[in-house]
Amino acid sequence: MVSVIDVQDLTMVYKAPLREAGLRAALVSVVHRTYREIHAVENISFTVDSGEVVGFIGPNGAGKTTTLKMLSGILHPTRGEVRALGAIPWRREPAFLRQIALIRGSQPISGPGELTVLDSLRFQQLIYEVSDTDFKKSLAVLVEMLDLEQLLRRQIRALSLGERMRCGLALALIYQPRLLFLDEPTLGLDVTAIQMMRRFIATYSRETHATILLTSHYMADVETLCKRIVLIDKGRLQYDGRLEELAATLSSYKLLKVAISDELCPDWSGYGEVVETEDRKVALRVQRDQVAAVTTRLLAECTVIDLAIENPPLERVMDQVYREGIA
Ligand SMILES: Nc1ncnc2c1ncn2[C@@H]1O[C@H](COP(=O)(O)OP(=O)(O)OP(=O)(O)O)[C@@H](O)[C@H]1O
Repeated sequence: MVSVIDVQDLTMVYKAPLREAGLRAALVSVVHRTYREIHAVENISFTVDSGEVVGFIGPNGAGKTTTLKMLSGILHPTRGEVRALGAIPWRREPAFLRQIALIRGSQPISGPGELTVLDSLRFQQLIYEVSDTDFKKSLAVLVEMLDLEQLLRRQIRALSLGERMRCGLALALIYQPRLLFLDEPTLGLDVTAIQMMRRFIATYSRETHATILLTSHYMADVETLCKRIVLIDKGRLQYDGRLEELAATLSSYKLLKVAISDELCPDWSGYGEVVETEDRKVALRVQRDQVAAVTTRLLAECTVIDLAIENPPLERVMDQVYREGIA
């Protein structure tokens, strides 16, 4: 399969101006500037195939947005090579720009806030040279999927964050890009809007086969939408593969959820660390290598009517990865 994104040894070093606080320091910095190098992205390499939805994750400051900016042509890297849809992104060739979209949850819409949503969509139609027929077709689908009917005639500056996000998506997708960079698309949204956004991304990817690189701090976004993750930390690639494999490898314990019919409950702490108990049910934290032995004992010693073995919640596993790294 042909890669839609091919990244080789990508590196970005920012030069950030440094200065002490205060007026005197501000004046000195006019004539004598000092800089600090920030190695935001260091030698990362990966490829993404057509139609894949990849979760690009990592803790705050890991280098995710910087990478997305390089892949979408906003930033020129310090070193390294990128081919996206066969093009070098930072050359910003119109044919490339017409096929990609970078959508940021923190700034869903740019451009004049006085325009109505429909005016802005028309503006996009002109810039991206979308035919009237394609525009009408895309608009109908987006209005339906993003529930935009009531928003089309509203001014952009008067929209709430959730409404801006839905309209931002419509503006970016009206020209049907084949490659999407979604940078925290559910940031700041309420639970209903988050569900809508997840459903929308899943449907959009299924129906258009667009390739999607998605960053999010909500593990549920990544778990729902992405089979594969690329994990970076301190600018370096830490893991590239299936999310559940990473979670299974890294979590040192499993959760055993047991229900028994016995009137009298045993001393659960003899089987594992008790997470919660309720009536004749218990959730136990058990070391992975002990799971088989503990399960055998439970079945032999209690009248078990239900037993489930689960991985610990993903948020908890990723919190450990972000704090301690991958050993
Ligand atoms: N324009 C800039 N100038 C200097 N340093 C920058 C600039 N933009 C980002 N950085 C630094 O580069 C590093 C990576 O930042 P980046 O925004 O790519 O991280 P991120 O993974 O997207 O983080 P977050 O999850 O917090 O959004 C950080 O240390 C950040 O402070």
